Amino acid sequence: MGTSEKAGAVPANGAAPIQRFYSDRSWIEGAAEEQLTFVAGMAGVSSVAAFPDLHPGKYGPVGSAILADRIYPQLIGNDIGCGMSLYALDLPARKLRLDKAAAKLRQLEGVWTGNAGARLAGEDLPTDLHNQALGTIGGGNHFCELQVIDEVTDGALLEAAALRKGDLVLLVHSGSRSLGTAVFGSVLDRFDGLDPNSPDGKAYRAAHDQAVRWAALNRELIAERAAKALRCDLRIVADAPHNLVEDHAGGILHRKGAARVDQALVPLAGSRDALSYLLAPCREQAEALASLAHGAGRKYDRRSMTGRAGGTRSDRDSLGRTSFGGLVVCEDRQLLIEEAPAAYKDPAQVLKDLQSAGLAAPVAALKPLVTYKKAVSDTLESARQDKRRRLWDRRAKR
Ligand SMILES: Nc1nc2c(ncn2[C@@H]2O[C@H](COP(=O)(O)O)[C@@H](O)[C@H]2O)c(=O)[nH]1
Ligand SMILES: [Mn+2]
Repeated sequence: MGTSEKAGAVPANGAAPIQRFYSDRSWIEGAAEEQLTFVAGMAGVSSVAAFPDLHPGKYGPVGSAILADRIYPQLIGNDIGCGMSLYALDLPARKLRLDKAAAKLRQLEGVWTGNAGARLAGEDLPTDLHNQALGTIGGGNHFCELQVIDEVTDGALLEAAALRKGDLVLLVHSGSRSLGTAVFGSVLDRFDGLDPNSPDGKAYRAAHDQAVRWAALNRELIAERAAKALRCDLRIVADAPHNLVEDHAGGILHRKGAARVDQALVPLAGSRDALSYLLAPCREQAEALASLAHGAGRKYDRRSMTGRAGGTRSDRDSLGRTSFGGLVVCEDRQLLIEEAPAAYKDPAQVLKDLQSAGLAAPVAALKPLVTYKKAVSDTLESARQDKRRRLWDRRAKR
């Protein structure tokens, strides 16, 4: 693993070598392998690393890191700067009532009303940069999850992070929202890539880097909103972006769903009904391009989840609960189905593969207690807005 265990690690056709850090036990779709081969053959690509969460993406394989001599904006797509942040909460687990916590986390719904200008300025960002979306999670598989530290594998490392079994933590997965979409929109057709030293390359990179900082601030604000709702303090443990370009020895590194490993602990997300993990990255291996898997990775795409989940009444009823006894805050039935736990691979297998490849060691398992997804569906929200408008009109006519 991590070398040429699978055919094609060093292709004969001049394409870049692909280092695969997964075993036969990982569920890897043929389409993802095809995308890997395609990406390795792209002009200027010199190295590709693929992790066990690998699955097909819109423009390339998610769960991979790609080194090239130019910037390929398509490999990053809309959600520039997307990542996972883990926060420790000073909330005693014994006092937690899940139903109450779920109700409080609903406060993440709607816009954030804090001082956006001041927070943006603090990150050296323009004070009006997409501030309407700041502090919001967004749709898809973005989430804010209250978790409890379950099984501990490396007590010393956990203690070094001032954490212990039974502590409550918050895992936040979000990115740059409408800002990333706008930045990507300006380079949509640049399939040949951008010379990093050209005016277009520099302009993309400047806007991209702003989106990366915006996304990190966004995760921080989401965590602050959640902690305020839960009436507790919070402390950052780790922030690992997984969707961005950055300078790397030998070129431009594209993280396409590949976590950065420049800190002691890195979160690996599971699903709303599976354990997530806290990992300790091992000594860096050059072929892994300073990256790790960022999650379990999709097993089934969104469209094919209709029919696989929520088919029966009891199945639909169970979408809001987990086998751990946890709760899911999300009124968007379709999103609940598309993001059902069955849509994802087994995070424990992802962890095993990373361990056998010598890339990371487990520190602790994190059990989901309350998962907040985009709470209100767009249709539900617009129906509510219509109702409010009608009430307003009626009152105005009186
Ligand atoms: N703990 C949770 N993990 C989740 C949930 N929904 C998805 N996921 C995991 O996150 C990654 C994110 O993938 P990305 O490619 O969109 O960045 C995904 O692979 C899943 O493993 C959840 O509700 N809770
Ligand atoms: Mn992401």
